[in-house]
Amino acid sequence: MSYLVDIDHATKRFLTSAGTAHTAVQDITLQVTAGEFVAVVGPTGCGKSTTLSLVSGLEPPSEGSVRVNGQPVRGIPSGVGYMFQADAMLPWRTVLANVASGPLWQGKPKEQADALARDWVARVGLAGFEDYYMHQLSGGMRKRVALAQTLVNEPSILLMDEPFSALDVQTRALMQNELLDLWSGTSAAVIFVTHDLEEAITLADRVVVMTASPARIKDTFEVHLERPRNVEEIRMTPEFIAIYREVWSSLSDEVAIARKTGASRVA
Ligand SMILES: Nc1ncnc2c1ncn2[C@@H]1O[C@H](COP(=O)(O)OP(=O)(O)OP(=O)(O)O)[C@@H](O)[C@H]1O
Repeated sequence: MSYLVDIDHATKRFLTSAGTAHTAVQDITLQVTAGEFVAVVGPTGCGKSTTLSLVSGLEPPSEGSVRVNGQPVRGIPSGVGYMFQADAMLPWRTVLANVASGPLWQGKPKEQADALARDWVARVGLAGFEDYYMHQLSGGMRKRVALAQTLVNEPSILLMDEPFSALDVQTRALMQNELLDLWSGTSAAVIFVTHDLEEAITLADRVVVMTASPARIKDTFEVHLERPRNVEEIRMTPEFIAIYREVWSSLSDEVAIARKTGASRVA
């Protein structure tokens, strides 16, 4: 089996301001294949984002290894796309120019980059808004631009760190449906970090539960809900509720530990 992402017994320690070592991620082994959607949940501050940073090359592991596309990660690997909670668009550029910036940076001629961007702007439902600036868009529309900006580069691995957490409930559901729809037309592997267990189960093929800090993998649950999924409808099915109960029974212990040790945000 060839893995697009292969995290093998990876540990990450950071140096604290007091000069001591803080273990953020401990002995994590996680493999993801093409076309697989993996959600990672865990209590706040446990080390979920750090795990993504190991894959994106932003942080090297202190121990163990991380491979992307079979190659050890050194620097930022090609074929990896990111989407974070905060948008990465430039406010002085139009929607089209923001989406075209990736292909341009990859060396595509301007005409081709613009054509690709126009296509993706339409695919995310923003045809007609190509010349708008970010301040002229709603939060949901900005997320659509962010999706187009990421997917226009045709990443084989998509790293998503709470990308929809700032959105209201309805817009979030819209964007989740949009993501599933766009992703289903690709063979990209997705690692999606979220605090929202409902979101994790709705989207993923596999939900990975992390322990309270330092993050270790506690449990992994397969989600055998049929695709295509409608995120609002699927949540009311008995199958969804059953798996939610199962995952929550694992996650809730870790949330309790994290709360005891001072974290106030809930998973
Ligand atoms: N560059 C860094 N230098 C020092 N410590 C760091 C660094 N990055 C993360 N940490 C620490 O590692 C731990 C895990 O942080 P991380 O952001 O991975 O958690 P998280 O689970 O993503 O948090 P949240 O759920 O709140 O988004 C935290 O204690 C954090 O302070």
